[in-house]
Amino acid sequence: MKIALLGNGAISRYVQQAILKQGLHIEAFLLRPQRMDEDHQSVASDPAIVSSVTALPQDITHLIDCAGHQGLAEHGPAALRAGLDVITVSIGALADPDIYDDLVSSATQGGSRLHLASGAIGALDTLRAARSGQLDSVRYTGRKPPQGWIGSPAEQSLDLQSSLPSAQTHFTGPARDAALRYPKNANVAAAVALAGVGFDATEVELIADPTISSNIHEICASGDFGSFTFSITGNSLPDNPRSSALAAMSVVAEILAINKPISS
Ligand SMILES: NC(=O)C1=CN([C@@H]2O[C@H](COP(=O)(O)OP(=O)(O)OC[C@H]3O[C@@H](n4cnc5c(N)ncnc54)[C@H](O)[C@@H]3O)[C@@H](O)[C@H]2O)C=CC1
Ligand SMILES: O=C([O-])CC(=O)C(=O)O
Repeated sequence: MKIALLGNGAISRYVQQAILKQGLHIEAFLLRPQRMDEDHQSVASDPAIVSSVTALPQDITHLIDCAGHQGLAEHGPAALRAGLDVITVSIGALADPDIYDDLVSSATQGGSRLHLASGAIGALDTLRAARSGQLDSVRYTGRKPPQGWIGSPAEQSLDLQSSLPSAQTHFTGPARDAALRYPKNANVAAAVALAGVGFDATEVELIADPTISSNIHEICASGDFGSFTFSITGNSLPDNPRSSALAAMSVVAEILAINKPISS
């Protein structure tokens, strides 16, 4: 297994530390050309620094996307067509039908696979099993402290810099709209949608809550299987209050799962 990392932000840096501790090496970084100077600091020893899939060392087998929607859309298809397996945390990018189709056809062409890390949420296995029966409704609520929504469309309706008097909903609608409008904040909505009833039937509510200091994600689902409610209170990464540590941990788990003879 020869690993290249796409992006060198908060999730990528967590992943680097964790997989190096497991004895795995990072052979290369795929970075934006304009960020290669400032982004190249890493804990990996002497990795190749490139800005396109074609410039990656020939023996790379896996591209790990920790860069967000644009990075996946830009480099995911080329990597898959070249036969690299891709692990991504940028699940919301798949809400765009053109990107989705491009990823599917590229993987088919390259004989490769796109692996979706579970991200900041759990219970996706429950949804996947439940949808083989009739899954009637899936509702996802994402709640973060106000600073976790900075840089998102929440800024258009809420003053996130001053103290909000109470929890404020700034989005309700289908998962597709949430994922496309909040590329840095609603990847969980997309993961829930893909595991369950799809982008258009999954109902989403996004809330800025001044009374909390963690990222709280909740799924309520019902169907032939019965019903369940899943809630997680996730610590954010020290480098980025928008992103939960579990999202980075889920990328590490996907990487470590690749070489295991038994998948659990
Ligand atoms: N599935 C999930 O539960 C979660 C998914 N995410 C996704 O992960 C992404 C990354 O999160 P963080 O590391 O916290 O963000 P960050 O902002 O700390 O890091 C992003 C990194 O990606 C790089 N980048 C951006 N566009 C790029 C491109 N086109 N090509 C190459 N590199 C590019 C940036 O320069 C930066 O190094 C988020 O934008 C979000 O879409 C984040 C949290 C949870
Ligand atoms: O990290 C989180 O808590 C969730 C997140 O940003 C996303 O869904 O994109």
